[in-house]
Amino acid sequence: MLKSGPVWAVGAMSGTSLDGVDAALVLTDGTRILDFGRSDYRPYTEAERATLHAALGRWPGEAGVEEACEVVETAHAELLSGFGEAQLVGFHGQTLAHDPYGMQGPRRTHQAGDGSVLAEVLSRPVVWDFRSTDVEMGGQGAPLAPFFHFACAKYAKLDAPAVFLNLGGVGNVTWVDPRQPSAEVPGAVLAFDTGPANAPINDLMRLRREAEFDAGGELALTGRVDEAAVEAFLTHPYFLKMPPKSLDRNDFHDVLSRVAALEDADAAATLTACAAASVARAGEHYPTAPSAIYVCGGGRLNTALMVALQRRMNVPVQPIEDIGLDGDMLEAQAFAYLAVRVARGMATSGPSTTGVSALIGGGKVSRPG
Ligand SMILES: Nc1ncnc2c1ncn2[C@@H]1O[C@H](COP(=O)(O)OP(=O)(O)OP(=O)(O)O)[C@@H](O)[C@H]1O
Ligand SMILES: CC(=O)N[C@H]1[C@@H]2OC[C@@H](O2)[C@@H](O)[C@@H]1O[C@H](C)C(=O)O
Repeated sequence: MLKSGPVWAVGAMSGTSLDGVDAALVLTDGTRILDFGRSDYRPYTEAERATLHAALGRWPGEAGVEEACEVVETAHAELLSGFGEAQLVGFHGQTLAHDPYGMQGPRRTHQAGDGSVLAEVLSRPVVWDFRSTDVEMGGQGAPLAPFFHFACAKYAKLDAPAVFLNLGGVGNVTWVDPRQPSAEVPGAVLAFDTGPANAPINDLMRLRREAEFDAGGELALTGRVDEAAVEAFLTHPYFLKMPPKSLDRNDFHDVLSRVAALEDADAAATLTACAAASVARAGEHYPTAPSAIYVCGGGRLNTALMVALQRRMNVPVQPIEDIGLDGDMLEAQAFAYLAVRVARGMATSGPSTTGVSALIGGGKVSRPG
């Protein structure tokens, strides 16, 4: 059993960009964040990344998925073995396929990697498979960071509604009202995925420039936005859906084709504008205007994207470091925080985060034998 009161937990996240695994320590009792600890990163090798890429969109039992799980388990075991001070591990795994609408068959989601294997290797309890129960109960299974974002808003002593924006492969927002007593009360949080963020920009850079991403947004900054292409992108039915709503990386696979005829810099500028426009559209759903938008995830390092966001929004758009948080580690920290909630039987999602009909706690706990 986990001792009562605050405990140090380590969370690990392998994001949609498939670049590597982040891990970070959080001291929490499952409600409040008392402190943040150190963090670390373990990149995937080229070969590992190729194995993960090959398994994207596939389900357990299908070709390549077992190999992908092994890659995820090995990388996490290596990284997390350096966090001996953690009493509990929150292991998100790598989302290979996510189909909460049941477009390809049964409604389901799958994060590669078996937490019971890690519990043995690390000799400590591991919380994992955070999303399946939520999907089984009718929710989107994502986003799950919102309850953590609420705790972050309290930790940062925010006193007015604000938005946490994560710009990873996919974008997601959490609108929070830190004046509420708890994340679980109606009106405290509203969260959903905004649309593709870095994923199409990365795909373009790989295709045309043999680069992983548009560093600093330098290419996009020299290009001209094709506004007609952005308007066409915004006609995607996802933008008409009311939240809660979540995305699979492949849901917008046609975005790249919209810039096929444009030269490289204009294509990058246009995809960057698409990402910013989808975040701006998210504003339609906020219960009240936020005082600021705090940005985490790799996209905050893309100047073209940050400028495009600020141009489309009339509230300050700031990197989350401005309120003392770590924009590279927020997702890993979220799963440390959620692990403690799962271990203590607390809710990890609810109607305003994943759309599940009542507050529920997902996640499995595996203990070393
Ligand atoms: N210096 C930079 N300049 C521009 N873009 C960057 C920079 N550094 C990172 N990025 C972008 O951020 C991405 C990684 O972001 P992040 O690590 O937040 O994503 P993720 O966690 O894998 O995705 P998700 O949050 O969707 O799961 C990179 O793939 C790249 O597109
Ligand atoms: C299904 C899945 O893995 N979704 C991820 C992904 O990455 C960003 C966005 O898409 C968000 O929905 C989620 O991750 C964050 C950490 C979340 O659950 O809050």
